[in-house]
Amino acid sequence: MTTLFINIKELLQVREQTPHFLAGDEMKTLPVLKNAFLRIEDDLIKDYGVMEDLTDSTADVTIDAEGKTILPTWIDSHTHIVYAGNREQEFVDRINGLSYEEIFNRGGGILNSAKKLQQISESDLFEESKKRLEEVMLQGTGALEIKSGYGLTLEAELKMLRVIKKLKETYPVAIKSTFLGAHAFPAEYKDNHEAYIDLICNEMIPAVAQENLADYIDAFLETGYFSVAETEKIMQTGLQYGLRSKIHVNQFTAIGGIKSCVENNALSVDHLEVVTDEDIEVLKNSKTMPVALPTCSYFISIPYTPARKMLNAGLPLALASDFNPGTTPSGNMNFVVATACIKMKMTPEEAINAATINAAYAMDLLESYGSVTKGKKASFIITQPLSSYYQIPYAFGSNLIESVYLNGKKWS
Ligand SMILES: N=CN[C@@H](CCC(=O)O)C(=O)O
Ligand SMILES: [Zn+2]
Repeated sequence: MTTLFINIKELLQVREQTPHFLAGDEMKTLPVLKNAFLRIEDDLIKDYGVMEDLTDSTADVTIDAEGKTILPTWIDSHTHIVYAGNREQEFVDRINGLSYEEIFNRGGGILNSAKKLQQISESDLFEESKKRLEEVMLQGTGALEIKSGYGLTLEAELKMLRVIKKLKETYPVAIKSTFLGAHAFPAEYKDNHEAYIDLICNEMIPAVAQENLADYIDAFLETGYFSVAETEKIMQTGLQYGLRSKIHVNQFTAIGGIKSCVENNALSVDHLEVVTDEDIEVLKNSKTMPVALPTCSYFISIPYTPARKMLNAGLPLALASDFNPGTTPSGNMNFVVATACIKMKMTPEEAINAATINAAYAMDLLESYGSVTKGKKASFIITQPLSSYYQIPYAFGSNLIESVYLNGKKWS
């Protein structure tokens, strides 16, 4: 089945060849075709060009996109959308003056979510999680990574990962799964970290690999959570089982974690609200993608990733939502892109590149997602009529999406 979209006001992120990823000044350019057409066949992009070059207008269906913008769906390379219940009480506690750290030290935070997750059935967890997935699909997300990490026991971690697998089998989005057993130390291991690291490395990772439930491995490398040495052990054990790492690091403190992640060939380092000059140096010329999560900074009022400093130093940057019950109860990538522009001073071009091309790199999906390229998946957003794509971050509170196509089919 062939569908032809004609008279597209702006067709964004059009690339004959996909770059490896975009870094520094390369991120300033967003290739745009004005007054364009786009032809898709089944689930793939077949052709595109400017209207005056459209010689063959045969198609099973033709859709007039006059005044509208078409862009690839967002790629959200860092989420925790599989969780139970919510943490709205902690939200109010923070308004009343408690910090994220104080809430965690009182047994809240990740351990609060773990308690709820351990109690919920797998089918109820699927039902709760699928609502969030359907919501972000309507908001234009066409591929996402989902982490475990609220189980913190072998059984509960496997429950989360099986739910992720079922979501993957049920919906027309690309999903990558990450094992995050090292999200926090359960209370019973508070004074015996070594035993929990052993449990992760000797029992959890082998069991996850045995059922083929994860693509990547993660840890919360942070003061008060997992040390550099503990995270290294987890990254290295993961590699033995074919799991490359994507690590939570430098959210609150810089303790040498980024260097260790780069040395252990991490695919991405995520959060980076605190970034030192040394961190920037080690990321230069590495294959590790830095990932910023600006709506986490927004929600819990912590510094934003210093994007300008990083881009000016020639680094690449990806953007993701971090959708989770504690620090970012939203997976709206339109708002992520807007927040990156408004608060991190990224230009619209840089932010869109960061949420498409570079985000696809951060979850090994560049071959099939992230740009309008022949042979890639026909997953894209059609906007309402816009004066220009600048509206996407500018009108940050408006829903500008008219429809979303996922793998060649109209989803909404
Ligand atoms: N910082 C670590 N993990 C999650 C949030 C965990 C939570 O509070 O539930 C994050 O990326 O922000
Ligand atoms: Zn996270």
